[in-house]
Amino acid sequence: MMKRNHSANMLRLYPLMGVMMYLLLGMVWIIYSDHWLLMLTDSPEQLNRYQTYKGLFYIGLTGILAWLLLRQHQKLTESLHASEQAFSQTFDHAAAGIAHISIRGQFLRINPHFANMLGYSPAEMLDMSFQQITHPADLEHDQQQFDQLRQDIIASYTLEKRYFNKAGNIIWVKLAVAKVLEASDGTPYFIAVVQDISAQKLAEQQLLESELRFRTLLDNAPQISVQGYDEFGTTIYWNRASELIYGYSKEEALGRSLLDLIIPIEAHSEVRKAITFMAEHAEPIPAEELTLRRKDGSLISVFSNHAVVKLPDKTPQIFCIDIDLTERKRQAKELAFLAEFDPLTQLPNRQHFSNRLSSAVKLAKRNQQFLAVLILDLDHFKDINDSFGHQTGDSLLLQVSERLNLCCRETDTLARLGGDEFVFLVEQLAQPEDAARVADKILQQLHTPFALGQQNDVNVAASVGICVYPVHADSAEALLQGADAALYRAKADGRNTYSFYSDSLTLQARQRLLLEQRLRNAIKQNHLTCYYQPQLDITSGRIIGAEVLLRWIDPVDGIISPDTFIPLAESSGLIHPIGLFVLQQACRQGQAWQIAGLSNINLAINVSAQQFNKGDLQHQTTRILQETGFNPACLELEVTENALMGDEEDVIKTMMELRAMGIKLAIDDFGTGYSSLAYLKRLPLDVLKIDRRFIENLPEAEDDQSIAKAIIDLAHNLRFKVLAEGVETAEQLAFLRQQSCDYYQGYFFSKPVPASEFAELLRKQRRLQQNPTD
Ligand SMILES: Nc1nc2c(ncn2[C@@H]2O[C@H](COP(=O)(O)O[C@H]3[C@@H](O)[C@H](n4cnc5c(=O)[nH]c(N)nc54)O[C@@H]3COP(=O)(O)O)[C@@H](O)[C@H]2O)c(=O)[nH]1
Repeated sequence: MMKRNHSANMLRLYPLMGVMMYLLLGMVWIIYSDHWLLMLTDSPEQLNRYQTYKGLFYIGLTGILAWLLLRQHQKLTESLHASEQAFSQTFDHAAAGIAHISIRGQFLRINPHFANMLGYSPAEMLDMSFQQITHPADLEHDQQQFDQLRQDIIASYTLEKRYFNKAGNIIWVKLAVAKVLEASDGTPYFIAVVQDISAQKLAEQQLLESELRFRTLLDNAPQISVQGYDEFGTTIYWNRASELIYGYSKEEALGRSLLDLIIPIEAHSEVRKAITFMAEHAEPIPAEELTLRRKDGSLISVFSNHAVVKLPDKTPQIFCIDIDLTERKRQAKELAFLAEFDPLTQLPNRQHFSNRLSSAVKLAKRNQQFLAVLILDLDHFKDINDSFGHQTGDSLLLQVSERLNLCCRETDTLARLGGDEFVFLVEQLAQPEDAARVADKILQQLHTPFALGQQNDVNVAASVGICVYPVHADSAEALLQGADAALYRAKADGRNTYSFYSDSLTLQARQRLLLEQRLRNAIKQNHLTCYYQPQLDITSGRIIGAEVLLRWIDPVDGIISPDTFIPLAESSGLIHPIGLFVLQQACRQGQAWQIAGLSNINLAINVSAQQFNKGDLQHQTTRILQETGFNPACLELEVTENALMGDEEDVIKTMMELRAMGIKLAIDDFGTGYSSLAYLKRLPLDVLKIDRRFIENLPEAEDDQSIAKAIIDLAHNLRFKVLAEGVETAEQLAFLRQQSCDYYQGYFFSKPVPASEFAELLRKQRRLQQNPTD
């Protein structure tokens, strides 16, 4: 600025200096030129002539000088005029507003653009100052800048500010102000270049508002989680819903990798690939359902949409818009549950049960098994509802469902048909009557009184209707109808009972259950005992042992045959305590005989298929042998062919373990089962017992002869001993002896007898051995 002022002052001095120079040269010329002429000549004419030349030269020289100066002046005037015109043109037609402003802020000169911008005419504006039309909020800053410029503290300034136009509306402008000095007198004034940026400001404002609107929307959408990531997966945006859904606050999330935040480890590599793809191609991957991880480690299902925002000259930003599916899934699950389950008891409903029953019927058909449908209806439930109210009624139904659940095996299905009606599906029944056992169990369960609110002892009874596939019906629908019909029969029979679809089965089932109850009592009251049927060596005729056969001695009915109660014991599970009892009593008796000095006899005990396949026969036998001290080498376990039909490897393993203990193994009722020779060959057997059905018609029946011979040969080839059972005649015995059968048992020698009688037979044999003449 100082430099510029200095140059302007210098310029102003140039004319004065020129005149001074001219005066100096003129004076030198006037004073010395005559001297110089006198030095050239002494002649007055010549001097006169030279003075004339000198005068002409002076006129010529100053004329040229004046011409040069005038020409220069003319050029300058023209140039000034041209530049003034150019300036005016620029000033008047500039696309920006231009104003000259006095040091007080008064407009000195206004171009039309500026005046137009504010809705005034240039003339109107000349009476105004910038302070008058500046928005009060922007005036202080503008004035400050202006003052600093005026005091030469700054050379120029720019700012954005608001003017009021003539109509009173706000005009946003960008202002550039510089100070200049009047060329003529150096008076300072200011040039302001003004650009109308209202449109830009409006756009900015709109953008800001739009951004704010979207940000507010995104920040406050409660269930739409929006997260932004850069091309490396670093979090750059995290809205409020993301905080709620994933558990990380915005501060915790920003700057961290999305992998560390919400991606389960197993999905890391896939997500990394997806981010790279979106960043490189600037396009989103398809929306999908994802399982993500919350801060507490729990998993959350979301429907995830992706958007890639690509701004010019910027790397793409990836946005994930996740919708929490938890509630939706819960609702869907609830709906699915309600479609198939009863909301009160949580049991399957009629629809679910019908589907399940249809599949079960198909399976039973394929496997040729029995299955039963039992419909249960609470007796007088309506009275409970009416007396205590529906809430109490619901509470009872809930308690009933809990108790009914206790009656279910894993393979059974319990459902609520509606109201006070429940239904059971019992599969894989050994026999139709067994369904009565389930019904009985149900009725027993309901016998204990219920606690309902204030009422502690509410007695509830039920009726059960039973329909069995394929005995009564062969489709799901018919089974349900049959069970319903049977239910009415049970109600008609006086309630608190069960009834089958057919009377005969009801009778049979009730008798079986009665017998089962009696058997339980017999076990408790020690009405079971072991009988012993001697087994003899065919060649020597000596008793080598006995088959232990169970007897139920009922105080009223006398001896009840095992054929009657063993199948019942097997289907009711009572065979396990019974089998254990036989093993214990026989070993204890065998040991007692041994101690009494009766020979080292072999005791053959029947083991049912259930006992054999349960898996703890080895442990039970070991324990009993230890407890009684009975010699394992004197113990023989008899299993039927059917008992060996389980998993081949398991069967062989059990047999091997028993064998390793020194116990002998016999296969009972041989020839009635389905065991293959290849399988038989692998079994660690000692004795093969020919079923008495192949003995009873010997020696007459040729086919039985052939069978007996074949079995004996086969057993010997496999290095087993052979025992024939059911030998009743001397002819049978003779035939078997002829065929080299090793042992026999049967009524020919003795029926099964109590322990005391068998001991007497042993004593008799001992006496005979000692005194053969007796
Ligand atoms: N799991 C268990 N099963 C046992 C047990 N005790 C017996 N049983 C099985 O019950 C079925 C019937 O037995 P039971 O009425 O004792 O009949 C046996 C013998 O009395 C009978 N027998 C013997 N000799 C003759 C004869 O000459 N004639 C004739 N008509 N019957 C005779 O045979 C039965 C023995 O059979 P088996 O066991 O196949 O050797 C029977 O299946 C027993 O197995 C037990 O404790 N557990």
